[in-house]
Amino acid sequence: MVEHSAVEVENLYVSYGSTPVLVNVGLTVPAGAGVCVTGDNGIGKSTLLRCVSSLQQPDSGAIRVFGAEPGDSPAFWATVATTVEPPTWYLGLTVREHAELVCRAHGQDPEDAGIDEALERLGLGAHADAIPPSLSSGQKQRLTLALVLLRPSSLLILDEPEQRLDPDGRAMVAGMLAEYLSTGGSLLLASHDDKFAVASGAEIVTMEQLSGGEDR
Ligand SMILES: Nc1ncnc2c1ncn2[C@@H]1O[C@H](COP(=O)(O)OP(=O)(O)OP(=O)(O)O)[C@@H](O)[C@H]1O
Repeated sequence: MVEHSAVEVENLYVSYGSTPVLVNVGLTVPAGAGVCVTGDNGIGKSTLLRCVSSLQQPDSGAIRVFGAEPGDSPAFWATVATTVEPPTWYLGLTVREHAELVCRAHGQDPEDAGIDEALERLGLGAHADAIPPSLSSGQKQRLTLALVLLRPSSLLILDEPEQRLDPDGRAMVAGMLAEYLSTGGSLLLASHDDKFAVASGAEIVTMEQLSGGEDR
């Protein structure tokens, strides 16, 4: 049986209007490994993650996620969990009800999935009955991460997961990502925090290293 990489990107090009952003970009995330893409603001990290998540069409190039083209199919979304697109909060549903909803939608019993432990661990235990719009920005980020970590997945694609988290929150989330890797998950991150990336167990690569120049 062929072992596919979690992510394989080759010769990827993306322009916005006449401005090239991704030029001949290549990237491999081996199955069961973590890769963190770093680089200056505006260099194209989110654009790359959006393409791998199937949320944006590149101008050209090849992308494979576990050997298949990313696409808006139930099979793809059963495999991939991402925070590249910010979540929508359901009006009137509490933090806990959001977690229950996500678990049930993925065929999990919320108790078996450990929602209480996850909310507690992410510092949301005391806010389980709050509605998400009433949370602070850091607490919303914690809930966003709780929801992608609670559901089953084989690949996490996270755009700056450390954003808005305090130091303890960063250390705790990095630990949860390292656990995700240790249980066989694969991880693709964009981050500005090298320490966080290393603590998550991800290998750091710069956008410059991924860009192969102009030979289209
Ligand atoms: N929808 C869009 N339309 C036009 N230009 C865009 C669009 N999205 C991104 N860009 C531009 O593409 C470039 C790359 O943006 P992108 O968000 O991918 O960078 P980034 O590396 O993730 O940045 P940051 O570190 O600030 O999050 C930027 O110059 C940005 O202004």
